[in-house]
Amino acid sequence: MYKQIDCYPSNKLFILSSVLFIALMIGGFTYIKEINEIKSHTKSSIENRAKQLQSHIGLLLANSMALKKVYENEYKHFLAHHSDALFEDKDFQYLPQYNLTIFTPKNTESSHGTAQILGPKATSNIQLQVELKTAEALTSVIEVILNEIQSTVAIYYTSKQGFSYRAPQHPIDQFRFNADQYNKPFWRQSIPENNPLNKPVFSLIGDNHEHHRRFGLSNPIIVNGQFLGVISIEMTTNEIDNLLSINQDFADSVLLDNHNKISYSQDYEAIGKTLEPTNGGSLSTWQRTDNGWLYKAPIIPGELYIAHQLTDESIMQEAKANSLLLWSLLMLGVILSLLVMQLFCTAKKNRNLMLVDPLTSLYNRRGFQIISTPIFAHLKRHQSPWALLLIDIDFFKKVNDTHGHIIGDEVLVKVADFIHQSNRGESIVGRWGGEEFLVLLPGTPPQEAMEAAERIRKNIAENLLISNQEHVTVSIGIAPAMADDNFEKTVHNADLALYQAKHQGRNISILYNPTDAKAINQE
Ligand SMILES: Nc1nc2c(ncn2[C@@H]2O[C@H](COP(=O)(O)OP(=O)(O)OP(=O)(O)O)[C@@H](O)[C@H]2O)c(=O)[nH]1
Repeated sequence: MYKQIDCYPSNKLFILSSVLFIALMIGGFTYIKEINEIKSHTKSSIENRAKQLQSHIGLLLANSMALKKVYENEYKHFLAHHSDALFEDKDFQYLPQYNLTIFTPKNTESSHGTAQILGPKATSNIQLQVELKTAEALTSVIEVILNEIQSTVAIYYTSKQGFSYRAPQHPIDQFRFNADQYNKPFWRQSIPENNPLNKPVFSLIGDNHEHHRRFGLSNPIIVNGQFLGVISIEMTTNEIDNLLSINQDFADSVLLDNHNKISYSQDYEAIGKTLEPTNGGSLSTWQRTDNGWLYKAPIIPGELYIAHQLTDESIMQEAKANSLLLWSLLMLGVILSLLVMQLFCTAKKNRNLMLVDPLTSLYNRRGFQIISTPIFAHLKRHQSPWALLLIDIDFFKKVNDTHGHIIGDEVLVKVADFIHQSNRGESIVGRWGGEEFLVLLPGTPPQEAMEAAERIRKNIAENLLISNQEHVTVSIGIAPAMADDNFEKTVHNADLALYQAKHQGRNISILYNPTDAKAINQE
């Protein structure tokens, strides 16, 4: 039988694509699992930090409310009980270079605060004096708060009347009050036009320079329906920054107001921007945004939230990094499978090369014998007859001599093809020598073997031409055999018949006949 060297390409492709598919599926699942885990870790971290912020900010809020209450009560008291100016001229010092009046009450023991008033001294402004008196009266409460909350830098009252009272005292080179304060977020967000419910406001105080960053809680003061000013607690951002950081791989969390506006972020550019989920969004679930996911947890419900945004890019990077080991192992698995398959294929090819003639792709002598061994066992069991055809190209030397070895090789390949095409499926075809081919016809009686030989011979004689003009012919020796007959002996018989065929003029099939063979042997 004609034998193609083959490594089962479809099988190999199937195995390879299956391994790749499984690797991709596992990799894909791990990747999705990693993304969910990142979201779940981030969520519990946010919930956790929301609680810590709740207690941190809750304390601030309680103190701010207490200050506001004290202020409002004291203000009412001083407003009702003053008869004249509450301070004397000597309590005020006008600094013309800054156009500021400094107020540091000398008589009050507890005072650690200082007021800065826009413009020249203001002893004649009773409203301002009442507010100054009230602010000054806050100093002892302020001291308690400053001691209680370590991160507090200062507490101050900013009046609509154009002054600020601040405790503890800050030298004028550290803090200089000016009209710009009324443009700062803490003021703009606190005034009734922008804050009709008079809620405490969380905002950024100070400027954008890193070492001046301050986080503030401001509370508007309203007495008898009249807005007087704002009391602010100003603190360092360290504590809040720590609570807003997850880890360096992800952006930090931010504080949002109830309109999803960023009221505090370590990224100052982001303050005032809106973080809106694309589909409305609710609390305690991850919401889709334009470029990632947003999780929001309440610190003060209805007022202040902690929110965290995971960009698709950061999740992908982290998930990739986390599933890298698994991916590497999977890829290693794929590469190993490829190598094993390659080795298997190479071994198979090598084995084939040992059994197959590289020129004609027919079995060589060794291959023919190995492949036919089980067939002979089968023939023996079934007591079937069989036959050998020994086919030899006529005058092949002349072909080589006339046309060269390359054409000679092509003729060999074509003869092999013709023999293969003319045979039934169960027959075995091999290249027995230089220009000799052997065909095993299992279960074939002599007459049928003769017919098979003639089919081959005629097919070649009629159809195989060199350069479209010179016919190639073959001579065939046919050796019939019984089930138990010896292979080598039968090959020998076929050889004798072939010799006879050559003797009789070539392009002929001769069935082995012991008598004729004897005669030839005696010649
Ligand atoms: N091109 C080519 N020639 C081969 C190959 N193997 C053997 N031969 C040639 O086959 C020729 C066989 O020649 P001979 O044994 O004299 O037989 P012949 O010329 O075919 O004459 P008859 O068999 O008597 O008809 C030799 O010239 C070998 O060199 C091969 O693989 N390729």
